[in-house]
Amino acid sequence: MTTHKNDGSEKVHTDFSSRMTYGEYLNLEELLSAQNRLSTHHDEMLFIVIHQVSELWMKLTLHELQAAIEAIRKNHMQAAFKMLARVSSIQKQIIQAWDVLSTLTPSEYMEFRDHLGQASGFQSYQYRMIEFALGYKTSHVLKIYEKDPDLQRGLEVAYRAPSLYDAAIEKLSDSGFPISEKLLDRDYMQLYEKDASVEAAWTNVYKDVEQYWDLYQLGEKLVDIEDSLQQWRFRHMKTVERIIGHKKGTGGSSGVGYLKKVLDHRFFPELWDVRTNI
Ligand code: HEM
Ligand SMILES: N[C@@H](CC(=O)c1ccccc1NC=O)C(=O)O
Repeated sequence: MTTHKNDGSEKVHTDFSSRMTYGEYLNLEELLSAQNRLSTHHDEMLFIVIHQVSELWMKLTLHELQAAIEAIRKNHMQAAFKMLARVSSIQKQIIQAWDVLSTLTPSEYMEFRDHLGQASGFQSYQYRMIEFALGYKTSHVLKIYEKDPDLQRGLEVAYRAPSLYDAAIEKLSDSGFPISEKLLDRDYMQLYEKDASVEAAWTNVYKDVEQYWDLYQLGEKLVDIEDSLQQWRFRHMKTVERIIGHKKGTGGSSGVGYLKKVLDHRFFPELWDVRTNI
């Protein structure tokens, strides 16, 4: 079997023989030998597997989100809806995963927590890429990867690129809604702040669904995704609380207090505010 990289990030296998096995195709030797425990503690395996599974689902989420952004920009709305629906299904899976992790008790976790040093989910590159793809652009995130120029470069590209919400706003404008100029010309690196012209446009869409069926569906897909992301954040916060209480995080934050605060952030604020206007 030969392997090459298609765009510098993803390996593509080309195999013209029919002898390729299941394990070779899925690269299982590598995948299943990547659970390196730092302790001999039985439950560390659960901790590693749950993170690896989450990262794999994040990989697919990003793949779908990036393609959905492109599809919206090309006005391929049905294709975009299909991809966004898949993102929602993935989110349901990773929300459920908290139930599995909740079987880890505080004393079990404390038996291997010290081995983790300063490592923390705070450093999850793919999680930040997803936040960026959804438009949550926070510059402090780039500093996390100062010691890893490759990751920092990847994040910077996503930081400068239009997000899913930027694509949706562009679509509102292309459909004839007056969107404020400063928003259309905006620097995508700026943290998105809610805007009255966007709220007015979504309000009209939600008041006249028959006329704006595509935009209405798009709005609801975005609400599905934000709703699930908030559920994920909430379950993370509560799982952390039941496992480590109010101890400080290994990543240097206050722990549960920090995770509660992150819950205040909204990705698509107007789509929530619109509910009050209808
Ligand atoms: C025993 C299990 C877990 C504990 C105790 C825990 C604890 C924490 C804490 C305290 C933080 C805040 C940053 C810090 O100071 O470290 C954090 C952040 C984070 N964790 Fe976890 N976590 C757990 C499991 C997970 C899992 C399974 C994932 C899935 C990938 C995850 C992903 C994240 C992410 C993405 C952040 C950054 C959140 C943000 O900045 O908004 N964590 N975690
Ligand atoms: N921040 C966690 C440590 C932690 O959860 C973690 C450590 C290494 C790899 C992934 C982790 N998961 C999520 O934050 C803690 O404070 O216990």
